[in-house]
Amino acid sequence: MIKLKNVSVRYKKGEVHAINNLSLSFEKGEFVCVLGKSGAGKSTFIRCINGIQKPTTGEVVINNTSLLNLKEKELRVVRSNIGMIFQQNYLIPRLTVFQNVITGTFGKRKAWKNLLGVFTDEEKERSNRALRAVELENLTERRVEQLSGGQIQRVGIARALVQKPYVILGDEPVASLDISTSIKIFKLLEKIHKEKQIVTIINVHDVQLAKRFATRIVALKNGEVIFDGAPGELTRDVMNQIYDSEWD
Ligand SMILES: Nc1ncnc2c1ncn2[C@@H]1O[C@H](COP(=O)(O)OP(=O)(O)OP(=O)(O)O)[C@@H](O)[C@H]1O
Repeated sequence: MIKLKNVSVRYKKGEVHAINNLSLSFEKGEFVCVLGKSGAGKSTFIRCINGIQKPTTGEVVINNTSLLNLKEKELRVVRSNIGMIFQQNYLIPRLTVFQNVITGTFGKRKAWKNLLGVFTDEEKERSNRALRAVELENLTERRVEQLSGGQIQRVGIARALVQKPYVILGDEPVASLDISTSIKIFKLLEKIHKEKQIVTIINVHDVQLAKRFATRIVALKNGEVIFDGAPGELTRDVMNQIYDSEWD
């Protein structure tokens, strides 16, 4: 479903090797957590998958479509099927929960319809369904600026769900949340993943969260894969390699 073939990303005219010759495949049914120290290349890796970051060399293939040489318009079509959840979800604070969530339909609509804010009944119902899935149906008219951090992340997830994605990518989606809220968000992502068989790939700092929820863990170090396996295979030795012996 998702293939990275010898993908490398260099920043600053080649000075910074953010990721190095990564070759990985991800299939339907996988819930992948990506671990690694700060600067290991996790965000760059996630951004390559949805085409925000173009590889310096190598190729990303999604559902048999190579992102190489796609025009921006074609890339938008690919991206419209990929739900992104960030630490900052770039929601519009003064708009309501519902108004933010329905923007998840934008990628698959004509630009003029987005400008006019004309939505079909199906799009409205899809947004309401997504809001029920994240248990925000009672807050649909609340402005996003009046929500807690956990509620904001749930709005971000609902907006991603409205896209009817086959992939959900998360770049540190729980980094700013306390542990019990983080667990709730991960439980929600796990439930959605299981119900809809969405390939889910999430960067996370918290190793315990990764071990609890992932079906597969990929660890990066200096832009290279140093572990790729089941959570149960993540031994103390491996952890020490990932985190330079700072793990206890
Ligand atoms: N736009 C950029 N220009 C130059 N260097 C960059 C850029 N973005 C990232 N880097 C560098 O590339 C490397 C990988 O960065 P990346 O953000 O992918 O790591 P990360 O594992 O996500 O880190 P963190 O956990 O701190 O978010 C780092 O050395 C970083 O400083």
